[in-house]
Amino acid sequence: MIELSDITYGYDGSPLLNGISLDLSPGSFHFLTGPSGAGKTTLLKLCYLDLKPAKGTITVFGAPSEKLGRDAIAKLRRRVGVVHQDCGFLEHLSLRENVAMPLAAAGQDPTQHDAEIDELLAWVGLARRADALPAELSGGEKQRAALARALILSPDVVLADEPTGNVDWEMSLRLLTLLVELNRMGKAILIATHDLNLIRAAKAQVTARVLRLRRGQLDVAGVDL
Ligand SMILES: Nc1ncnc2c1ncn2[C@@H]1O[C@H](COP(=O)(O)OP(=O)(O)OP(=O)(O)O)[C@@H](O)[C@H]1O
Repeated sequence: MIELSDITYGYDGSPLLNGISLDLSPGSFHFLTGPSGAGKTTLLKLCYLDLKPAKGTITVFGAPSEKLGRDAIAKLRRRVGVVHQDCGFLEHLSLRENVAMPLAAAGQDPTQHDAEIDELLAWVGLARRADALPAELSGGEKQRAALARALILSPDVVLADEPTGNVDWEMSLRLLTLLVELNRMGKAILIATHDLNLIRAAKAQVTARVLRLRRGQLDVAGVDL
């Protein structure tokens, strides 16, 4: 679904990622680890075509990125759900309205999707918080809301950047359960995380590949992590 082939990228000309290849096939489950600043968020941004590689090819749902114009990229991005590190909510909108945002951005009328929004909020355990503002949500509620928003367009791929960054262990496991459930539906999952316990917990439930980004290179991490 998303394939990176020999990608090189750097900000302001200084090299950050060097010859990265990665294949997010249907039903795959990947973890991306690595030291702070190694380029995990940058790699995620390349996966959803928010950044263009300096070298190499990114193929998204069969389409090589260098041949895609802005409209085509916007269309393909709807098939990729992204859970951003900071959640990225609009603070003046309710949880329900934030979750509905991608619908409007995709040219759909959110009022026609009330049932789907309700179903998603119930699935992440936030049915009763639908009218709350982001500032009124706990860290774990925010993360689950961000997951709901990433799923509203029924994406084939879910990219999550530190989805358990600010939550306790119980909530981390709850989020993991949701992501594993999505994976069992056939969605490709990529999670950037520092949380090795989360990776261990996931490996007890799914076949997950653990990749480590270091000094611009991507390697398969050892079994001991
Ligand atoms: N827009 C930008 N312009 C210039 N440099 C940037 C930009 N975004 C990130 N960087 C730099 O690129 C490097 C990699 O950043 P990135 O956020 O991808 O790392 P990361 O592995 O996700 O880090 P963390 O684990 O701390 O979230 C860092 O040194 C960062 O300062």
